[in-house]
Amino acid sequence: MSEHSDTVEEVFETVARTAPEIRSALPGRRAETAGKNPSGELRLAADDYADDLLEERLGAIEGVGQYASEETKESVDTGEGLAIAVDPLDGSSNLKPNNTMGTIVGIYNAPLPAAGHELVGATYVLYGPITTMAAAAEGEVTEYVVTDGEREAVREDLTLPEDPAVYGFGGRVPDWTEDFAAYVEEIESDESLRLRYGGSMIGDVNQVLTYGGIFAYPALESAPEGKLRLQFEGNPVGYIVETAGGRSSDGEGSILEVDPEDLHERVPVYVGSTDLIDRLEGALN
Ligand SMILES: O=P(O)(O)OC[C@H]1O[C@](O)(COP(=O)(O)O)[C@@H](O)[C@@H]1O
Ligand SMILES: [Mg+2]
Ligand SMILES: [Mg+2]
Repeated sequence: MSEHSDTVEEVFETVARTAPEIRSALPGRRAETAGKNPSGELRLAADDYADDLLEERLGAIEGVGQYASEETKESVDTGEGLAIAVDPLDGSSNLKPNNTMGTIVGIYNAPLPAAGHELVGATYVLYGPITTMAAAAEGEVTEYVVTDGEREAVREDLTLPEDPAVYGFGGRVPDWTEDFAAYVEEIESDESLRLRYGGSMIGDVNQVLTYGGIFAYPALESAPEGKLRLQFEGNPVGYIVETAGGRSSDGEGSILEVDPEDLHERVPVYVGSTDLIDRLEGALN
């Protein structure tokens, strides 16, 4: 048990309690709102709703001192304690076609923007056929089914399976770098691996956590930093996958070692089974 265990647990409890309200608010909030988020992307009413709810609930926790979200430019001071970075709705473009989406929460023991090795906990909710939650803290990943805001642990000390089975890569194929495209060809020729790409990071990462494999939103020719945000997506997911015995990379080394300058900076994201990430880094360098 660390000195932050109680606060981390309370964050997980609060996220689970809030998940059903986010999910039940989705049907009426598929429209785009005015304005764009700090990354220049269109915001849905559902993004704003989830962000407001999570800021209010997580910011009110004793022991939480800072709240930041991918939807708002500046972080909010909420007293003393841990810093929370949130992607309130991940995969919002999947709302229209009714595909999976998620909520991502990173809990840092340092002021934001912070490096991923400052994380003391991270979780994501997956709004799939079932609402589930993967939560990492104290060196362990637990998967919960969330029913009426209550968590029920269904997989404890979750680790990636020995033999990888799935892969999913974002970005437009013509925009991939030559080295990454060569790596993808190698992966595609491996008969033990199946393509699983759903356009929602959490849906795709949960496939990797379940079956083993690799998810990437790579560095692109047009965007060398890729698309995903370090604080709100790369770090929390990298922490969860590394805690489950896998690896994360920004193409050179663990995402958790990236020293951030800006709260909304992007990072190439490669996460999954250790061997596949090791081989990826070999291919890119
Ligand atoms: O549409 P693309 O370029 O494949 O990008 C998909 C990626 O964008 C995202 O939707 C970005 O996340 P947000 O929806 O939170 O902005 C990821 O979930 C997903 O991996
Ligand atoms: Mg996202
Ligand atoms: Mg989002």
